[in-house]
Amino acid sequence: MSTLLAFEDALKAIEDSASVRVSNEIIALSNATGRILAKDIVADIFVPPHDNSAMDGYALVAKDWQAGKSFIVSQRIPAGLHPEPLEPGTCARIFTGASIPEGADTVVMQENTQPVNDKIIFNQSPTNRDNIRPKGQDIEAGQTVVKAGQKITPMHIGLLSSLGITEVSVYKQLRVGILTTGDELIPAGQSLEPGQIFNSNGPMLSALVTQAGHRVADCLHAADTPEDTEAALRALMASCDVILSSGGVSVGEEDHVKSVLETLGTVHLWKIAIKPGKPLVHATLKGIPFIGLPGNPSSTLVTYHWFARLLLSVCSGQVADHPQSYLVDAGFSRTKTIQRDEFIRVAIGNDGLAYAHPQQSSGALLAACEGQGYLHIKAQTPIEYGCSYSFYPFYGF
Ligand SMILES: Nc1nc2c(c(=O)[nH]1)N[C@H]1C(S)=C(S)[C@@H](COP(=O)(O)OP(=O)(O)OC[C@H]3O[C@@H](n4cnc5c(N)ncnc54)[C@H](O)[C@@H]3O)O[C@H]1N2
Ligand code: MOO
Repeated sequence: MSTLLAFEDALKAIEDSASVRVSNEIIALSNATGRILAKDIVADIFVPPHDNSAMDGYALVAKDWQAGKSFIVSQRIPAGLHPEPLEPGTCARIFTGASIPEGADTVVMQENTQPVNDKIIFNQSPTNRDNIRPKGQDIEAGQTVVKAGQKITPMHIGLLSSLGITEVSVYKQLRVGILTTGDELIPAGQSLEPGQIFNSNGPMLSALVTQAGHRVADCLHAADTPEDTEAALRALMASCDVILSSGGVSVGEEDHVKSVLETLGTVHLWKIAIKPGKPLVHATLKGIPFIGLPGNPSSTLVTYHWFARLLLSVCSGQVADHPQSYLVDAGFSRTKTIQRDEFIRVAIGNDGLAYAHPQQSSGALLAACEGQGYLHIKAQTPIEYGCSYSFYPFYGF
């Protein structure tokens, strides 16, 4: 057990080893959701470009107000119109989003006014700058609004559109190769013979990689032989920026991934003090980053979420993307401790407590589908009912 690398040390080693593996391209902003920005975006205009009204009402000079005094309406300013300067002693009819006329310093919403003949009386003394959204309230010209390495969200699409931007420089999508290993595996759609199981890690990894915004360049399967494993890895090395595999990384004589990696490249780390997912292997194959995920489906999921996802994000140009956690109280207890950090698949009950799925086997995937996230229990830590532990929701991965 002492030869296992600590969870945080493994995370840091993998993050530190990674660098951007893709070049840039310019694409339409409308197609950029989920892509990684390659260059900082600096605003060249103010948003909003002018002081403008937050209400439908009247613009005036606050200090002109007197109880009962009526004001001539000297102009009408709908949004989109460039107004004349305010005539002294008058008010201007104004609408939400319309530019404040030069000279006016406040807007009174129409509900607080009274029309008298063709004039307007303001019920209360207005306050200077009330209901005025100042020029540059959202963004100032010269401000860096989005930094390189940011994954573009629909909110960024809106923000960049408010600057008039139609194209962005992004990193090309990372081409990810996926290798599954195991003689017992057949693809879904075929009939199972005794001893066989369906390959679930291949489709799951493809879905995880795609969900993260990368491109699955190739998905291969190798039998449990060194020759087949090496041939598949060589094929993926020819067409991919990063390679992930599942299975064949443990110690049995049917596990060939690690020994093949040693002939094709350099193994950096093997075996981490986590449960599930202990025998993860990290290597570089002629400059291509590689992570071998353990084959048990929940081990594949957990190690993808924590390690492969981080590696892929850095290689794709994204700033290292660590999942968010918050503290949640356990709805169960366990006195037995283990010497590995554990990622228990839990559901959050209506009482707000985290409940462990009863089936935590690394071979079982239902717990992840029926749960909402991981409770991270550090090595040698008992679980006490009502005590707080870090909870990582699946949606954060
Ligand atoms: N003597 C020891 N045996 C094992 C150890 C150990 O320390 N000493 N570690 C165990 C742990 S922990 C894990 S995790 C597994 C990891 O093994 P491998 O990565 O070598 O994976 P395989 O042996 O190839 O497969 C494990 C398990 O997962 C199933 N599997 C594999 N690939 C897929 C797939 N694509 N789709 C669905 N299921 C898959 C496979 O059939 C096995 O049941 O090693 C333990 N053993
Ligand atoms: O690491 Mo294994 O995933 O404990 O079964």
